[in-house]
Amino acid sequence: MNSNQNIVTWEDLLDHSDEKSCYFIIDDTVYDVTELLSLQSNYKEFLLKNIGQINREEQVKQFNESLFLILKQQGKIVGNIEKKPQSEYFKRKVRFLKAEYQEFTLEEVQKHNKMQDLWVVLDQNVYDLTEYQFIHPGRPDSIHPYAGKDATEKFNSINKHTEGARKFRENYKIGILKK
Ligand code: HEM
Repeated sequence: MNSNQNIVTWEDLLDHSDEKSCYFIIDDTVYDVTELLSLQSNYKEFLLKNIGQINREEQVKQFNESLFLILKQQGKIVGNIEKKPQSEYFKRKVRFLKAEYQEFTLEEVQKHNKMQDLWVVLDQNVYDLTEYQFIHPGRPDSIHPYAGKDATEKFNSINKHTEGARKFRENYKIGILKK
């Protein structure tokens, strides 16, 4: 192993999860694949699709043996990924970055109707506001009555929900409402 013992945290990884700067994990080794992304566009989709997670050697080999060899032999190693599990915040951010959303039925959303587990529907999308409720500038109790419900009408009726607030809410999107 020529790893330099540098520990990369999941939080660090968030700053290196797009084409401008991209880290990719194989087993516990973190590679900087930014250059590879720009040089080898045929690997781009695979690399970006698998950011923010631990990829196993076998998976990468299976996708493309030469990509695996390039990384193993010439890859720029940044360090090792920390051993801690990913935070909910991290998982949400990565889903957002990958625009990877699950579909949920309204019945499923309705189960998440507690302060400790609080989802809402806004404009046909599903948001996990469990953490956000406590930093919501409009106070947590404005959100509580809508836990597990479609809050679109109320949300849209509030003038203070500006374009900025609408953009910001995307950080909490976890899925799309199943029709
Ligand atoms: C991620 C989603 C959300 C974001 C980013 C967001 C953001 C904001 C912001 C920026 C304000 C303005 C605070 C101020 O300037 O005083 C606000 C106020 C408010 N929000 Fe939200 N909000 C979200 C979800 C919700 C939901 C789901 C509800 C309830 C259905 C809600 C109800 C309110 C209320 C009642 C106010 C107070 C309005 C007032 O002070 O007159 N918000 N929210």
